[in-house]
Amino acid sequence: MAATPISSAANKLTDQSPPLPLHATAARPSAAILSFSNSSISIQKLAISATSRNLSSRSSVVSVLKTARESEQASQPRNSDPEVKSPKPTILVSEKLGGAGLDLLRSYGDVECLYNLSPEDLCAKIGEFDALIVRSGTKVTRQVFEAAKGKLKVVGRAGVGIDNVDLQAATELGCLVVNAPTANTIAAAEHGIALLAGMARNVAQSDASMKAGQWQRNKYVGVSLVGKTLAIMGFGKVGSEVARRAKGLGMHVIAHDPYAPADRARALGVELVSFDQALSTADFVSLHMPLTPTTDKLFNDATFAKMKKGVRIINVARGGVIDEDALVRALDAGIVAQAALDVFTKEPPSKDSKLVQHENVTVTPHLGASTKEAQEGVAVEIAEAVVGALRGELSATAVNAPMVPPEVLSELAPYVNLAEKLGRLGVQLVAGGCGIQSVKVVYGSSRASDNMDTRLLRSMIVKGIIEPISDAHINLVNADFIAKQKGLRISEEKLLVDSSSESPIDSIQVQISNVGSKFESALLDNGNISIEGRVKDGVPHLTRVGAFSVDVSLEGNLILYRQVDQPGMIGTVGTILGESNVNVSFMSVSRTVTRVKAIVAIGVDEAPNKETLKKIGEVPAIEEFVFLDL
Ligand SMILES: NC(=O)C1=CN([C@@H]2O[C@H](COP(=O)(O)OP(=O)(O)OC[C@H]3O[C@@H](n4cnc5c(N)ncnc54)[C@H](O)[C@@H]3O)[C@@H](O)[C@H]2O)C=CC1
Ligand SMILES: O=C(O)C(=O)COP(=O)(O)O
Repeated sequence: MAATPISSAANKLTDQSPPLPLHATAARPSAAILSFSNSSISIQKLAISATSRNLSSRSSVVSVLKTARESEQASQPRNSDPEVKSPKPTILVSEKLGGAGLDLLRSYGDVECLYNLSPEDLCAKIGEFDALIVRSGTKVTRQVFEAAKGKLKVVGRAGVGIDNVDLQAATELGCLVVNAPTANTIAAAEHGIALLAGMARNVAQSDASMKAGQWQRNKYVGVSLVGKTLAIMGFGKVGSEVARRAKGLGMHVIAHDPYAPADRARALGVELVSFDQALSTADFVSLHMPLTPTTDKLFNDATFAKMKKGVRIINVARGGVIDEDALVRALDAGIVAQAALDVFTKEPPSKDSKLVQHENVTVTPHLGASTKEAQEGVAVEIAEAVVGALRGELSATAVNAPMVPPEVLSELAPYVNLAEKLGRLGVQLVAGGCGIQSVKVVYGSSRASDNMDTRLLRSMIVKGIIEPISDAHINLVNADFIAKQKGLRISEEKLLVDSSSESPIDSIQVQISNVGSKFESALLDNGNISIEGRVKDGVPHLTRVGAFSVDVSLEGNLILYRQVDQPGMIGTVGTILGESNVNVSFMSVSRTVTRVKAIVAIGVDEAPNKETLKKIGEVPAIEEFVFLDL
């Protein structure tokens, strides 16, 4: 059933039920507010309670991710006593973390350390926590994110590899994932070198043999490293540090990494080569790429067959990049002479794993990052990232959200608020029953550079458009995903404007295409609903509705109407509002033709009741009006 908008004078309010923010008729509470395209989730039947709840929770979105304290407050009764502090964020640490990191976490939130939780126990507990901190031993699956029921705001991976976290699920459900990408680099590189040297000289095997009472000097003759070719597969942080150390051992180092900058390789005296070239020339192959769908079992029967007979392999990256059965075959066939492995497809591997038991294989139980120094560093690095995220700051180590440098963020902060308000306002101008499919955003800017990062602002516009009419919680993490899922296309354009302003953005215009409006004056000639805003003294302002200039701050509630331009109108409307004790906070009158037409915007502190809105709609000179909750 379509909503009957209050957009024309002929369409007067008749209903006595309480006012609804989005469509003041309220005669049919289950009526459509807005629907998206066929393929998208229909939101026509959304409960009004969700709608009004979302509209009334006016979060000031200076922080782009809803903070833990904010959401605790939202879910609890308001407390007017300023002495009563909001509860601390709750943080679950599911694997051992360095003390300094724990101290930092405890200074900000309530920390619970629960190690060795089963997947079921983790799902049962997770709904109590705002943040979860894991290492590689905890699988943060879709089930975990779903069990969190929106409470979990951030997952901190105390380390580099995030293959144990379902990033897609995290993104869909708006949960930020951060990692600690730098603090264990050296530890991992040193472990790689330890395995390389230990393997070449049979340290582990001869140690075991001696402890078993033997003295086998002939059996454990090793190979030298100097002059040998080492292929680094994945020339990132760890790979580069392994390369640097291997050069010091006199090895000839080559590397394969499709994304590595050539100058970094050159600076270390490392030659970047193709995958096949690396495999066919290396005496030693050391793996340092992440586990991704592309690298999954990248080292398999076919790739081992391309290697030099007698090659030696080191893996401190991820077990999954090797097809372990194929490696056993290659070891048995003598293609691979030896392997030194810190990581396994399944951790811990089964006790009777042929690979682990193979006499030419040296193993360690995922110890790459396990030095005292690295663990303290990682703990602090992840604690800082998680606390920052819980505070609502953008993280420098976000894995599933754009990293916005602090200086860019501080410049954009006032526009973040404006962008969300324009989205909220725009959606309320859409006529009931219309589906939004396409939104165009035009950023007016005096800066010539065209590399403005608009994702932050775009996300907030999406948040403003979608949140009031759905149960989705939208933040920087999931905005693009949810917009796509709902069939909402957002196009962006930058317009170079002549402005002396120092700020990165002069104005933001939001145009909603191919929909009717409940306030026809908001339509441009091309049929698009159009609203434009600017930031003035740090406060978001609405500066244009359709083709009409207005100037009202975007705070609280707004009544927009088109009237015949005649004397006494301000008094008439003011009296109606005054009679129901509604306080006017500001007013802006924009005349198009004197004594013919004017657009009026009135800001009110309280939401007028339905009766009051009805009276305004019945003023004969008012041709159309709309009440908007910002
Ligand atoms: N065993 C352990 O305890 C530790 C393991 N690691 C693992 O080591 C790996 C690397 O870590 P970082 O160097 O810190 O990461 P990084 O992101 O700095 O480097 C990874 C490099 O792999 C490259 N790469 C991606 N796909 C590739 C492909 N198909 N072929 C070749 N190169 C490819 C990337 O371009 C990047 O340069 C990660 O998987 C990480 O989880 C890291 C620390 C400790
Ligand atoms: O940082 C990484 O990627 C690691 O593999 C280290 O894992 P861990 O934290 O020791 O379980």
